[in-house]
Amino acid sequence: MIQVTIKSLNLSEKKGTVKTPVGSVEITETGVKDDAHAGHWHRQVSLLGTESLKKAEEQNNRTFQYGDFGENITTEGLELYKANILDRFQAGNVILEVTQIGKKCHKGCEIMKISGNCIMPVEGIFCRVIQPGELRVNDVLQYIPRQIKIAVITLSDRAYKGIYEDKSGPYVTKMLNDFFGEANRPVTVEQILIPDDETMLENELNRAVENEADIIVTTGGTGIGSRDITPDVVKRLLDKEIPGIMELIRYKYGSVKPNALLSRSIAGVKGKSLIYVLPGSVKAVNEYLTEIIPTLNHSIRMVNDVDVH
Ligand SMILES: Nc1ncnc2c1ncn2[C@@H]1O[C@H](COP(=O)(O)OP(=O)(O)OP(=O)(O)O)[C@@H](O)[C@H]1O
Ligand SMILES: Nc1nc2c(c(=O)[nH]1)N[C@H]1C(S)=C(S)[C@@H](COP(=O)(O)O)O[C@H]1N2
Repeated sequence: MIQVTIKSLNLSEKKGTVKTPVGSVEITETGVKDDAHAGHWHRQVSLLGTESLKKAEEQNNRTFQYGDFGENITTEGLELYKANILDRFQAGNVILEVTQIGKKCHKGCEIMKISGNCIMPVEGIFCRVIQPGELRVNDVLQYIPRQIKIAVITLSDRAYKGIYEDKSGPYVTKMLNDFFGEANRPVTVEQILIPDDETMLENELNRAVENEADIIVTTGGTGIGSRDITPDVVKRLLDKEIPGIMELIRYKYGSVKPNALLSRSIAGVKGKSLIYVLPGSVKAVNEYLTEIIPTLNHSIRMVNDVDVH
């Protein structure tokens, strides 16, 4: 477990100014008590590492004090900007969740005038408060990377009976592992093979949603055969549909191969789980995920109410 030491806690009455170090702070539901940046928004608490401070000192050829870049918490032990959205930091009761890495800087800021080259827009990170409490200088924050939970459900009567090997489920797993692996995001994948059976699918979907899966991908059973029931079962469960993704895919691939238009694939959201219903063949899985993957990070943020554009 990576541990991050709090070197300084800083607050200011106004925005756009340096923050003044204090020995301890109360973290409330809206941020640092008495700090100008507290409020009902997503950048309630800002963190900057001494690792970044040192970089700024080298770049500007001068020294800086804790709080000079307007950060609420100055830390040591982790290059914070390498964290991912939804990662958490915990010390005692206090839990902070990362909502933004870096920031667009506005011109004419006092900090920029004082510092010259401000490191906050690039290496500062911003959090919302998940659980309030007190923080003191020298407290240790545990860094808790957010696991992305994935459930992959293959529906295939024939693969289930062992007539052929399920290649599509493992292919979904591979593509998602590759994608999140490149971004250094830890993932857990549960892969299940069931026949084209409504009750079994319903049970597996409910289990995955209860288990707070971030992403549920099904493969198989999207066609118009009598045993193809996947979209019908998923549709009943969804809180919200996301029609655009599958419409684009049908249009894009169906205009070249008309049979691709026969898939009734759907996508949507149940709770905080994103659900994607894909056709059965490996080729289709590849085509569908190629289009879906570029939307995943933003979708995960949106369902977790980190709607930052
Ligand atoms: N899980 C799987 N692993 C490997 N190949 C599969 C799998 N499911 C289907 N296929 C292959 O994909 C092709 C299409 O199969 P089929 O029409 O039975 O799929 P399906 O389950 O009905 O999916 P859909 O109707 O959603 O496209 C077939 O060649 C089949 O062998
Ligand atoms: N909690 C919190 N602290 C913060 C910020 C923020 O958005 N939230 N912005 C930082 C940046 S990049 C600067 S320049 C200053 C002032 O930012 P602002 O004028 O956008 O509030 O506060 C810093 N501290």
